[in-house]
Amino acid sequence: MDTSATPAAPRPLARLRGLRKNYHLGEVQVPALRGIDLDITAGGFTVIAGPSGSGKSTLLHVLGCIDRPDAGQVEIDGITPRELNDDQLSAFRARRIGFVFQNFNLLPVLNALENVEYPMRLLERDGTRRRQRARELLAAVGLQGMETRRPNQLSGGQRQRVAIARALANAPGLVLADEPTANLDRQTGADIIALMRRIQRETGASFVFSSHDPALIQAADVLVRIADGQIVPPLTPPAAPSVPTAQEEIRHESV
Ligand SMILES: Nc1ncnc2c1ncn2[C@@H]1O[C@H](COP(=O)(O)OP(=O)(O)OP(=O)(O)O)[C@@H](O)[C@H]1O
Repeated sequence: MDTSATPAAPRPLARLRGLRKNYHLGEVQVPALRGIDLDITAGGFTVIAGPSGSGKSTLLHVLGCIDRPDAGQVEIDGITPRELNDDQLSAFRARRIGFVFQNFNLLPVLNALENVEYPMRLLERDGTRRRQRARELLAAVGLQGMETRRPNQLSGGQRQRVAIARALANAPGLVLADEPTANLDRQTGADIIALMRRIQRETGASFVFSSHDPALIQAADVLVRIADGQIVPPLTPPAAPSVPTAQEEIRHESV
């Protein structure tokens, strides 16, 4: 008798189940997430696309443990953030998750090197090692020689590069970016996408973006469409298209 077990499917890096989230505007409830089930594969480049107000940022904030859902479960790397106290949650976030924000969110009084070093303060006591890693990260994003510049002495694309280096500071397994190209011109946005693609391949981290930038959507391994706080199932491709549509050119599509 064959007693060998069927090999289990690889566990996703993150599992989101039944996520619901409402905001409250006085008496009015604004539903932002209305039952999201989503697996984030380890090592992929996932883009969450959808119109303005569809819930992309809320979903990223819940996935990144910046915000808690009203209902549903989040599991990241086998950890259930809901079960952690505030200190444990801060440490978990610092170690496992890097964030890149649309508006860069750099600290204006710190220079580029200090901004990248900042998230390491919680986890790495040795200042020399911190500075060395920050220098290496800035070089990796093409900012060698700009270590002492403050954010207001850098262009938008350079600020976003500092933000990417900062997100990678603690070598997280999950990097989240909320519309990272939204405030950049087309060429700078394309450079930033290429940079993040390269870093994703080199580090093996899972990158998850929210965006409605077609260039970023084209770069996705996995495209998740969201509308009105719900995942939109993928379209069934037509039988024999004469011209490929943008939808079909996406290599894999989730859910
Ligand atoms: N702090 C808030 N208070 C009240 N309503 C909010 C708040 N944040 C978001 N919302 C609402 O929740 C819904 C989802 O918003 P969310 O920002 O997640 O969407 P989004 O897809 O990221 O939009 P955008 O692309 O414009 O950033 C929208 O209806 C929005 O108006």
